[in-house]
Amino acid sequence: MTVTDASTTQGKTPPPPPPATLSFEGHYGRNPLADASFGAMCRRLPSVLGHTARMAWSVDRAGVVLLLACQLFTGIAAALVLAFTAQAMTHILGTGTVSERLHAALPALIVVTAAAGIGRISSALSSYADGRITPLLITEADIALVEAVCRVESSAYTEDGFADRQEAAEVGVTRTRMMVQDAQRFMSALIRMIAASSVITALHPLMLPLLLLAVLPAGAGAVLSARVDYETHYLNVGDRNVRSMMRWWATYSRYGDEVRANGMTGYLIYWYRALSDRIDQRTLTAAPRMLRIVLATSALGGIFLLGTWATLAWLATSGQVALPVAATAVVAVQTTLAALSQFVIHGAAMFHTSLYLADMRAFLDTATERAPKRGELSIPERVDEIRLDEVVYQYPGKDERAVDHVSLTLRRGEILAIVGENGSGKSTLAKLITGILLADKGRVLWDGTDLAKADPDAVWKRTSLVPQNFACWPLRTRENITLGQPRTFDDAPVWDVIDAVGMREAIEKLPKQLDTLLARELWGGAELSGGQWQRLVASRPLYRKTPLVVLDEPTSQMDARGEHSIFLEIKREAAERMTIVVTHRLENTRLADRILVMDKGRVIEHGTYEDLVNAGGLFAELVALAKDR
Ligand SMILES: Nc1ncnc2c1ncn2[C@@H]1O[C@H](COP(=O)(O)OP(=O)(O)OP(=O)(O)O)[C@@H](O)[C@H]1O
Repeated sequence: MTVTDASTTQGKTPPPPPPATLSFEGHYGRNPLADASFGAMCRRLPSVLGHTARMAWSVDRAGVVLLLACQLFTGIAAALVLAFTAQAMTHILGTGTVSERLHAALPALIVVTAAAGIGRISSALSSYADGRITPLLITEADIALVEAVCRVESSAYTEDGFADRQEAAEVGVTRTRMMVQDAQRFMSALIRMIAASSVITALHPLMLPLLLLAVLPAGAGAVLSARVDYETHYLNVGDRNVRSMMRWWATYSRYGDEVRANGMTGYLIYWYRALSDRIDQRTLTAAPRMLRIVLATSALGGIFLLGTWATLAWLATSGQVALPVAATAVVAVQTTLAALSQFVIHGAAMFHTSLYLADMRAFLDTATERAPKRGELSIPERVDEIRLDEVVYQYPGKDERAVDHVSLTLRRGEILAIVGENGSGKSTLAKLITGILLADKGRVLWDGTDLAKADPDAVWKRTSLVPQNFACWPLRTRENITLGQPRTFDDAPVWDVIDAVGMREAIEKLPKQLDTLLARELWGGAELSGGQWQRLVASRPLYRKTPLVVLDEPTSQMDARGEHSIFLEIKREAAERMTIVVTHRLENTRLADRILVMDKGRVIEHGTYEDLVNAGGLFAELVALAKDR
């Protein structure tokens, strides 16, 4: 991916930097339209339709049956209306007195009225069926997307283009809303078209091909416009993704103070507008192309339609078609024309929607490919040893290894501290030990079980991680501690861990204590301070009681009392498990049995606090720097 920032251009008073332009290259940067032929795109239609039908069938069988039955009735009713109108017209325009002709036409007119009534009822019922199926279908597609993203290997997030494909898939989810309606209209137009075609062909075999010619340009125009629209959408995917992220960051209340007190508001709005303008610009560029397509295809359609009427006039005047039949043909031409137009327009609409749905499917397939495929081995409740054997890890797209040939053994009851300067690989090593990332080379063995062959859920049942950037879930206090554990009705263990992190007083003051929603922005919600949040997060591993606990900077926002009580608690709980503490506060490493010092992904020193201070290496230097403030 190339990022071009126009602000680097030198000027006297540099303007505020506009958003960087992202241009995509490589596998994910290719526009699928660039090499998809028109035929290939049309062939996609049945598969997308089939997939939507299967999805609809799985969410609401009764609704689908109702919809299909209604389509059938609507079609049959339309055919009856047309056929019996033609019959009635033949009688009305035939010979005899007016009353005789009307009398003869009456049975046909009754059928027309009844069929029209049935048609209306069926169409109302099919709207009802659509209203039932569509929300369920959207929910299903949405959940499939959320689940797929939650289940991918964590390394997938760092792949170029993953986020943009996700954004394109999100659009696919919203477009699902139109799919049932498009499909329903397309099907009913198809049935009406078949009915109308048979009537018009019976009048004269030349009429149908002529009418087809008259509507085909409109269909081609709709498909071409869909193509242009999708091309524009595709060009905008990257910018739209960045814009929606920025929108969230700029408007999320948690970052509101930072935005205001740093005077960022004006710039953020300018930035948002600049990005929106860029998106609009691309959309507007497409408008004249659309206009040209519509004008050209409408003109062509008009010419063919004129040809149809001219042919009909010629057939009537040359006596090849009797006058009453010609009059019937006028009605039939109108009806067939409407049915054919609906058929091609809704076919094109389905094609249009299918382009977006295909993005969704492609992303779901990508996510399935990125889902962990590790193995079925499970991890017992008690783990005595974790061994790392020459472990190497490099993030995709990075030139240097984040973790480079690290070997270590951690035993039950031990506390291991990992220290090192920023970017030295501490958090990455913690992610490898917990199996969030899998080693590119080397192995991570839990009591001899290679994490690459173990079921990831089984591993994560045995781990607790307090990450550097933890989530403050907009959930109740209780769930913010117990999330990830099976539900119980007993709050006593929850209060125990709250006591352990010194949060009882703060939680008792909340309006609904454990039931208080911890989200200031939600009605009835409350907010904790940064340090209080961190204490609450530190209580999660105490509640989970797993064989491995990893704490990445667990006390960075805490006051001295909080920090003291957390480390006391870590020590108290340590005998039953393996504990890893990643920290920059070197004094805190005194509690560890061993300390690893990392530099550029490698372990350069290890030992106890006293050993390392006396060794005169990087650790001793960092301790001296911490004291020299
Ligand atoms: N998701 C990621 N994608 C790409 N590179 C990453 C990612 N996370 C970390 N890195 C890179 O890997 C290297 C090690 O990062 P890591 O987060 O493990 O360091 P750390 O020692 O925990 O740093 P800190 O003390 O700042 O938390 C860094 O060069 C960092 O830029």
